[in-house]
Amino acid sequence: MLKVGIVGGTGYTGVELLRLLAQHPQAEVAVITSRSEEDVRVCDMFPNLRGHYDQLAFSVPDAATLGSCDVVFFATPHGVAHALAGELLAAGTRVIDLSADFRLKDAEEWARWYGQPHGAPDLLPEAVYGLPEVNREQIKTARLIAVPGCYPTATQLGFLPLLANGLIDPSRLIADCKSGVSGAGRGAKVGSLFCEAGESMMAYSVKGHRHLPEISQGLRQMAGKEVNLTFVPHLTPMIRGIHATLYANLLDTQVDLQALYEQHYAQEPFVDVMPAGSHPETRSVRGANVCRIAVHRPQGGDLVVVLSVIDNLVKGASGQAVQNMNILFGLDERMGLNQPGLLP
Ligand SMILES: NC(=O)C1=CN([C@@H]2O[C@H](COP(=O)(O)OP(=O)(O)OC[C@H]3O[C@@H](n4cnc5c(N)ncnc54)[C@H](OP(=O)(O)O)[C@@H]3O)[C@@H](O)[C@H]2O)C=CC1
Ligand SMILES: CC(=O)N[C@@H](CCC(=O)OP(=O)(O)O)C(=O)O
Repeated sequence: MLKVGIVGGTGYTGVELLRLLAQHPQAEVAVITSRSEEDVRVCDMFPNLRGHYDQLAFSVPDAATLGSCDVVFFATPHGVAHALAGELLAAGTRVIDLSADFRLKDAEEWARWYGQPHGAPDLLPEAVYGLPEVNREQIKTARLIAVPGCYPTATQLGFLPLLANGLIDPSRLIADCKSGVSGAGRGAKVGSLFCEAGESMMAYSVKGHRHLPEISQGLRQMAGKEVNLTFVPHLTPMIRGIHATLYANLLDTQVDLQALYEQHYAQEPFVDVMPAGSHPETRSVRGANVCRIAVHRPQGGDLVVVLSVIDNLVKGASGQAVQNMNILFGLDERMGLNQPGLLP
């Protein structure tokens, strides 16, 4: 049984980790931290967890306690894992970070996008980007895993078969992405209020979003060359979900795109290529660790449109984190992650 610690247990990704791990046969949450809810029982704070974790209470983050765990998940704002990861790794604890602290390979680029100096540049060389569909082998032997962001997961999985096979022009890629409001976290913000976001939709960060360098880094690795991506995120009035509509120009218009996607993802337990002509819905992946993808050629010309949907809190965060844990500890990758999506 793996002894698990979670830093940031009162946030949306933290409680999603708790929900998923409650059904995991090989993992037991031993430590869960919160600075604001010390000594409160998890099941008293989150009624959906009543009957689970009845003896588990929040404690303030402490490296010595966390260092007694086999693996610690960071479900915290950027910068927190920088401060603690080194000490935990030295104690022999594996670290799976859901924040962006170790996603970018270049510390200076990270500092530019995140507005603060990188707090642990010495750890960057060993950090593995935890997108199993690309880096499964490296994940198996990692000590420190950077779980991809939500927009980056949907976008990279959508473009992967095309870029890996050199089938699209990498100099003109477009990702038009929509997110549910839980993507902004549980902290109080005016933009997340029901009256602001509940019945409205808006694009944001068109000039540049911090996921742009992360997605570009991943797409560059797939293509083996420079890429040029236009990425426009939108906030939409749903609680969970990412819908990515991806556009690119085909270099080869003879290829059977449906067969390409089906073959590329045939062995992937958490990528579902939909039948030709499909329009995947975010509600079909709600609560599930799945990315559903459909590929279209609208006018039969050289434009390809890929539709990719995930639950931002599951395949876009906590589910993918548990998937990484399973791979890292040699468990069945699907363990604890077999939930279907919720309809309606
Ligand atoms: N929401 C999403 O869809 C996704 C989020 N992520 C990333 O995952 C991370 C967590 O996101 P999310 O769950 O939405 O965030 P929330 O704002 O909902 O929760 C943040 C958690 O971190 C704790 N925390 C805050 N500051 C500190 C600190 N200095 N030290 C220790 N703990 C702290 C908070 O608890 P307390 O204040 O009580 O200590 C809280 O439990 C973020 O980096 C986010 O960008 C990644 C993919 C998707
Ligand atoms: C709707 C919303 O605000 N989304 C967040 C991204 C989601 C997230 O948490 O970002 P990471 O995956 O990098 O951690 C944003 O735009 O900053």
